[in-house]
Amino acid sequence: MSNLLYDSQRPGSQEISWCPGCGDFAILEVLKKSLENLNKTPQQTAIISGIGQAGKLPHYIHSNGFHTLHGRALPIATGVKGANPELTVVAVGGDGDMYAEGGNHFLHMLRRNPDITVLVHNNQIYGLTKGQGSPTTLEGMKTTTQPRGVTEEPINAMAIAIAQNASFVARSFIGHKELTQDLIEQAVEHKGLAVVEIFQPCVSFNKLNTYAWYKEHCRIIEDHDPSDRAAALALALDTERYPLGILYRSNDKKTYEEQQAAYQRNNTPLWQRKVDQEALRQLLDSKK
Ligand SMILES: Cc1ncc(C[n+]2csc(CCOP(=O)(O)OP(=O)(O)O)c2C)c(N)n1
Repeated sequence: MSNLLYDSQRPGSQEISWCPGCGDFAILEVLKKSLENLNKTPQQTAIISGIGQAGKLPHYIHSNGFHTLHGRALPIATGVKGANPELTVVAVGGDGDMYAEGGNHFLHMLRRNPDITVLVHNNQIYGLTKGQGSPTTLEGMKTTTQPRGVTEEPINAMAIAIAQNASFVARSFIGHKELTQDLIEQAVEHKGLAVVEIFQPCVSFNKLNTYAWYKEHCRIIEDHDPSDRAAALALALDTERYPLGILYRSNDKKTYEEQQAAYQRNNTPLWQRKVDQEALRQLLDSKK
């Protein structure tokens, strides 16, 4: 048992139910360390997820949290940040959660640039529902629902994010814990949307993309200027040896909160506004 603030037992918290060897354990550990290193208290942090194995994470960390519907972490995270901009908001989810069920939200998130961090636990499979092909499953891989092999091309979310001028785009593999921690810390510190895709083996349902496979098929980026969008896109398109590190960063984008502030009549964050109890009661009564 470590002394990490984020480890303390929360009333009603659940036992961890990931498979032994799952990459989610290390992502959880690294996320806790990153937040502590940045001196973010659990009270200052909100972890938002959708559904899936990765989606269970808010139950296992002592902070504010919201386990929402499949694919819906991103709009909820945007709402949480809007209601209380002082919170450090981190959305977590699997590749299915973020790129399939939540794919539409993912695209619009890239345009909006809310000041949140998105961690995509990319195990290239639907884990919770026992091994169906996900948007990132490699072509030809046999799965429980594609017994003759997946026929579609995998989605390249990093390339999409760079093409859409997202403000911080990074990729890691959880086998490189120090790199992952460094990227998460930089992502949380970044002002604007920070997407970190983290390769993580699913030891039960993905027998192709193992720890050894990722070690062989990934490389840590050296000598790359993340403000060079064309170079970033070229890196993202390399699917022979996936580049790990910060692929792209554009610091001059306005955050969603800043864009909205220009149009608001009342810029007091929602959580600080007084609730008119009488008006609320009348509204509720009118619906009876
Ligand atoms: C709208 C909707 N569609 C499908 C499901 C069933 N479902 C729950 S989790 C899941 C897959 C999760 O896979 P992923 O997001 O990659 O996360 P992992 O479990 O691999 O961490 C699916 C298909 C659901 N709950 N809601």
